[in-house]
Amino acid sequence: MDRPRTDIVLGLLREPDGRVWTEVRPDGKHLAGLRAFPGGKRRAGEALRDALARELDEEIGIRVQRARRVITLNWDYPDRHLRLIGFEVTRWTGQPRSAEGQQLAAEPLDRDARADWLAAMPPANRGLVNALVLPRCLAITPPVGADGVTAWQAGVESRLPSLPAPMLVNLRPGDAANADLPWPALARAVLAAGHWPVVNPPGDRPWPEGLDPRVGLHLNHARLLSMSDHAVRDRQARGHLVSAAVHDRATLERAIELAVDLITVSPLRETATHPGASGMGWAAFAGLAAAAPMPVYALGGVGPDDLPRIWRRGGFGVASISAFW
Ligand SMILES: Nc1nc2c([nH]c(=O)n2[C@H]2C[C@H](O)[C@@H](COP(=O)(O)OP(=O)(O)OP(=O)(O)O)O2)c(=O)[nH]1
Repeated sequence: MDRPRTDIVLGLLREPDGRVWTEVRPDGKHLAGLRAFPGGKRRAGEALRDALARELDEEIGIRVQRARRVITLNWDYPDRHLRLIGFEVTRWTGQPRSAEGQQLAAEPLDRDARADWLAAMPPANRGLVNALVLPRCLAITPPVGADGVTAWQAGVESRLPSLPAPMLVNLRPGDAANADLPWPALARAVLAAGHWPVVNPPGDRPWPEGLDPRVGLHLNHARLLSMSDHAVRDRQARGHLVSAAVHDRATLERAIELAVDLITVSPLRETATHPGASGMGWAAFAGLAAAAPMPVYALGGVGPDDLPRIWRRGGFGVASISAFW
């Protein structure tokens, strides 16, 4: 993990209508024929933003005016070790054109187009594509209480319309929920409110079958350890987003092996729902985030006000029960 890496700066150019620009990698280049974001190698001594401006000028003839760093990920190819640094570019001058003969196109990228984008791009780009479509906030439901599943479902459904959309909503009944959960109805309610549902059955119970591909699937600790690579790939191939709960290096390594789409990293601080579990703190969080090739959501005693701090530590978003419920 500490090997020398070549920095690659990438421009994720988003038009006001949501379309994003990509190019086809030219013949003779690494990853020829695959769709990729414009960009290239940072030169020695060059600042990242200067490298981005130079590459986008040379490659597609635009001058960057507004860019925000959205994700940084390490990726190892057999013959090269890269650090891919993705900047979302939302304002530029000049019309993107192919300065080097490569095919260029701007196409819609949203939750529904995500699976087609992933299929057309190198596996390294999964984290970049996800960083362009995922919301920054992830609301986890409180667990099923003593009044049972029906009351829990009613409580969840009544809160959904007032959550600022769009948000990821992790439907987590908790390990005490023994009854069968009404997953399709819950997921439909989340979708209808404009959010992105992620189902999280109790314990090591399997994911429900036959869900709408717009519904994400969560690997809690038990499933992260027991689920096969094949089962995860199969669900991702059907379009489902897969998230995972990471607590340390070992669970991060497993999440990387499974190529999940996002992770929560917890506990950052001690919380009311997990009393006694001491928090890992910001330094440990930053260490895990730096090694993660996917968007990282901080969880445990943090809320939306902590987002700037999370970004400074290499995280992408915030997950919480109490901040949203
Ligand atoms: N431009 C670009 N490169 C990507 C993406 N995803 C990804 O893994 N890469 C890899 C491919 C290359 O190994 C590296 C980009 O380097 P580059 O385009 O400057 O260099 P290259 O190897 O194509 O060309 P050269 O300078 O060696 O002739 O990053 C992506 O979306 N866009």
